[in-house]
Amino acid sequence: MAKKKTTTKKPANKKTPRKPINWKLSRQQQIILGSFLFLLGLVLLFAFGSYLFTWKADQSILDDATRDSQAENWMSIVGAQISHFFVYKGFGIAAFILAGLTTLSGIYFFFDYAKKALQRFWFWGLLLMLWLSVFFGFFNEKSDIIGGTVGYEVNDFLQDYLGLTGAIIVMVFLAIVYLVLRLKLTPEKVGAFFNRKKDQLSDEFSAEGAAIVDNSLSYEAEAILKDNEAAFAKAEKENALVQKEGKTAMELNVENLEPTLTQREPAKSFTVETPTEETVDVPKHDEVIVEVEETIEEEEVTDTKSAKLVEDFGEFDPTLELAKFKFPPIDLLKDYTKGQGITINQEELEENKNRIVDTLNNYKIGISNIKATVGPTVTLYEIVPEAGIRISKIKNLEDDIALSLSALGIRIIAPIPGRGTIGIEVPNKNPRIVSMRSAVASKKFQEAEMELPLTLGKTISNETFVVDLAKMPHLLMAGATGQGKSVGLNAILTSLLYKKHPAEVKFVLVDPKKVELTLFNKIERHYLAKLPDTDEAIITDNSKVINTLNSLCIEMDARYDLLKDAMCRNIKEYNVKFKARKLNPNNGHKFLPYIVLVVDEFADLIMTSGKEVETPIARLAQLARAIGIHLIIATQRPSVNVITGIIKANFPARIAFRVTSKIDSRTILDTSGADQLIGRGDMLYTQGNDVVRIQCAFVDTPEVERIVDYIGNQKAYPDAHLLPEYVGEESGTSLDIDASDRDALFRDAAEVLVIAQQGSASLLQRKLKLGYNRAGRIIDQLEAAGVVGPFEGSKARQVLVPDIAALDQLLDNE
Ligand SMILES: Nc1ncnc2c1ncn2[C@@H]1O[C@H](COP(=O)(O)OP(=O)(O)OP(=O)(O)O)[C@@H](O)[C@H]1O
Repeated sequence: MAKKKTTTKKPANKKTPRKPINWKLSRQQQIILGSFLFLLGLVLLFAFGSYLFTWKADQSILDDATRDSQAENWMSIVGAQISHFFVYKGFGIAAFILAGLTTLSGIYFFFDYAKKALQRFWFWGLLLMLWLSVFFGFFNEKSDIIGGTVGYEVNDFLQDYLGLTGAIIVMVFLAIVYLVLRLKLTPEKVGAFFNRKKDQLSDEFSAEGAAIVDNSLSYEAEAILKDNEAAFAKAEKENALVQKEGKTAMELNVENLEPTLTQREPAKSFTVETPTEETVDVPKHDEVIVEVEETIEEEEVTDTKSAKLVEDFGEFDPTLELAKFKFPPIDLLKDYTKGQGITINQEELEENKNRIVDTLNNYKIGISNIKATVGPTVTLYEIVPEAGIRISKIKNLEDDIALSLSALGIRIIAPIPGRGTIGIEVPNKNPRIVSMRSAVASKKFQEAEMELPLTLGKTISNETFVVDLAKMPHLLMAGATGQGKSVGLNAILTSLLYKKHPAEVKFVLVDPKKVELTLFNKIERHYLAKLPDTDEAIITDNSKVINTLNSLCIEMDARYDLLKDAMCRNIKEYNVKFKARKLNPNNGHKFLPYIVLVVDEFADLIMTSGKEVETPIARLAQLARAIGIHLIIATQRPSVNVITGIIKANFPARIAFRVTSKIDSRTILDTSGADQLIGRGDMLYTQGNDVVRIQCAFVDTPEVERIVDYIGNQKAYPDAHLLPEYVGEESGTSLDIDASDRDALFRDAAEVLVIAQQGSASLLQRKLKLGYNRAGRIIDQLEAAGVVGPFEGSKARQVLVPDIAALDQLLDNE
């Protein structure tokens, strides 16, 4: 059935441009080849067989045989020569295996048996032939027809290097390998075989005993038989006598009848007993030979097409187009710590500890134990309070403790989840920079088996913090200006550049500030995605963001269709299937790279475009995780009208740099704490439950520049990854307005805008004292007339006419 499937798929296969050559033989070809091989095998058998007796006689014709030469071999001159080659010069009598294998191949092809078994026969057969040849060669002084030249020479070679014993050991070892691998012999099986034999022997013993009893019975039976035979003979005689006298049986008198009946009685009882004699003849177990038919392994056809493609071309490699792509070396990053680890300032530790203990004592809070963990920017003091102290009491003293420690950025974690202690984080006097170099070089990051690994920095216990963006699945970043957001974004992008090939991930970068991400323009044709017909991949214009977001929504829907068609639940499964060539590119399937959308200054975007941006962002955030589109959104202002409920609900992973108020901290993290950070990359990370304090890895602009230069100078794709086209709603709507339908104030309005050189509806509202709707309508009419340019989002429209004279000319020429 499975075979049928493959044949029905064939027409679709025809379309593929690189169709692999079909080596499969037709049935006729198989029969012809089968017959040929079978007969060739027979020829070899006859030739080899007769060669054993005629080889000496045929010696003379081996070198210079002519047509007139007389050969003794059954297959004449050719037979003698072939046999000489395979038997004498080759493998000795083991060459018969070759003839056998050829015959067998003929049978396999003729009857179209599965060729896998045949392959095995050949493989093991040839090995056996070699082994036997060497084995026979072992007993020969010089090469002859028993071991052949190969056997003799190999033996000679083995003995020269290993000596006689060594050669024997090698041969024995090879024999064991053969027995174990080919015949699947194991000591257990051999043991079981002997046990069976033992059982059979004991069975036979008891069976013999039974036979003696049977025999005695049969003697009895024989005695009865003899009696009966005599009785029969007598009765027959009498019958014959009766017939001779011309009487029928009916006419027999009672006198004659009676003895006949009494005579027949024993004969009847005899026939009843005969079966006992038959049971004696039933063959015993070991006399019955069970003929075990060799099972032919069926060829597996389930994975035919894809397996064959993989066999022929290997797995699909998405990186093949840029196969020579080199990942940036780690030296491009600067080591800010110069290899030094964290230095512990004992004095500072002692001082802080004393202050904490004193402060708490002032409020009558006793401490039973205190432990310090020194991190790059903060030190965590873990306190075990004395029994009976309420945690809330300590929490309420946060500000007082901060005051007495006279330090900014004290954060109290009461209790530390999972530890049963209270944590007080105190900033170090000399914070250390965590360089991106150390984070990237860490084993944890280098060996991370993640889809989109990000290294964000180091935790308070100095461990490199690595997370998978694909699992987040979207990230929200907030922080007041100058607290390290841009550095954080660069660290994220750098992480991906160090781990992912351009074929595997694409970035869509939105940078309203126009300066933060421009560096990445250099890797446009490697890593960036853009809309068709746009010049720059990095989006700095808010109106284009809407198109890009909607285009990503289209991409998302298209990817869902592909996943549905491929019966995969997520992009990972899909790509695995595609790599295994189980998905046909002719049906639109392709390797799907991850797409990471990075939006800097999200607040700015929401302010200018509001719902138009929020809706596609929310859609993507809700649905895009399975199809490999991940969002990273950064904002300075984490107010509730920017991070709305719907956005928050879909961004479980959040990073908070220092914010200015507790409210902002709550908006972003749902808890306070971000307001107490010390800035400069000090951040809190949460993925729904725990909040982790991390010192963000620092990567400076020159470092990023070096990395993008390194990548940008390598061979690239012809263009950036193209997103699906999205046609905006505004385009072309007003262009079909009829000139006769123009507003009465059309010309006045045109003059106002041309004089002001600003295509804004609100200007018209003010100057001409119009309502919003009428001003909007007039603007549409002006656009249709070519006075102003198209809608540009938050910006005023461009005025296309430079002065009043040009305007007059334009309108008069209509
Ligand atoms: N991880 C860090 N380690 C050390 N210093 C840092 C770190 N992150 C940021 N800084 C310092 O803070 C400065 C400001 O950082 P960054 O430009 O990232 O702030 P920002 O939040 O993006 O500001 P804005 O919102 O105004 O762009 C940097 O120039 C750097 O000196």
